[in-house]
Amino acid sequence: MRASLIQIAVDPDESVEARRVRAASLVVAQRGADLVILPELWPVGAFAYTAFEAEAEPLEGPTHEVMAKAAAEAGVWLHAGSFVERADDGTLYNTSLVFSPEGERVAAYRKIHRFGFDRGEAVMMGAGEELVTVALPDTILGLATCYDLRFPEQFRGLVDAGAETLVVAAGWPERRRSHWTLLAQARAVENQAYVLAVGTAGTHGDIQQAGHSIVVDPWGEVLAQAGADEEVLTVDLDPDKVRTTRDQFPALKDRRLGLASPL
Ligand SMILES: O=C(O)CCC(=O)C(=O)O
Repeated sequence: MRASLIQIAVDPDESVEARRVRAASLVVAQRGADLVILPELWPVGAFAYTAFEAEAEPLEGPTHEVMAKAAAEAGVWLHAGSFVERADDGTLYNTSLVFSPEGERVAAYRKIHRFGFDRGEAVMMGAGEELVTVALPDTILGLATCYDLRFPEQFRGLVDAGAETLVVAAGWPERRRSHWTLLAQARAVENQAYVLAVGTAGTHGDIQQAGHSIVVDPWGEVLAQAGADEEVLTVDLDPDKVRTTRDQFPALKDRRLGLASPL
């Protein structure tokens, strides 16, 4: 299974419309891959809080339209990263979309853990309430967004729901790049799952982005890692490796659920 992670640069000098067109052409250029993934809030920028209201879109708005077409044109499963969704009741969400190779939306995931403590996304957006998995022909994806990476119980919940490949769409700051790499490997090791974590390049909202998108196998080995700039990271995965790792080192079976805190 070939996965391409598009670490797109988010630069305030480029309009959202221009970036949508560019992101779509980057997706189409990945024809031949099985799965293509974009990062968190790439249309507006994860830290461009002041633009969230103005750039919010309905679920089936411009980002949905452009990405559905790009998935169909490329003939790939597309995790289209996330955008600022305005729900019917006016609440904003950090929402990721997944499309089939025919361009049908098969999933929408609203970020569960909002970042910013007492500012930014944490106060401007609503929190997602549902774990989301997506069955592909060769693997089951479990979806997460950026700050979610710090919450292992979300990933355990996804694994309990069948996830074998954990996808993290992010806009992670350079300042905490060491956490990004460490946590991506930790989530892979503890869940015996692939982790495909894609961030953005560039600087937005005055926050320099880490880039360094990363692919980790179910044994915790880093299969590939990007640099800081815009880049497409393409990796071949063996979906059977999740099953063999879990069979040969069956640590997940030794959980003491009665003692651990519930989800
Ligand atoms: O947890 C972190 O250090 C970064 C999280 C973040 O930037 C986000 O969720 O947007």
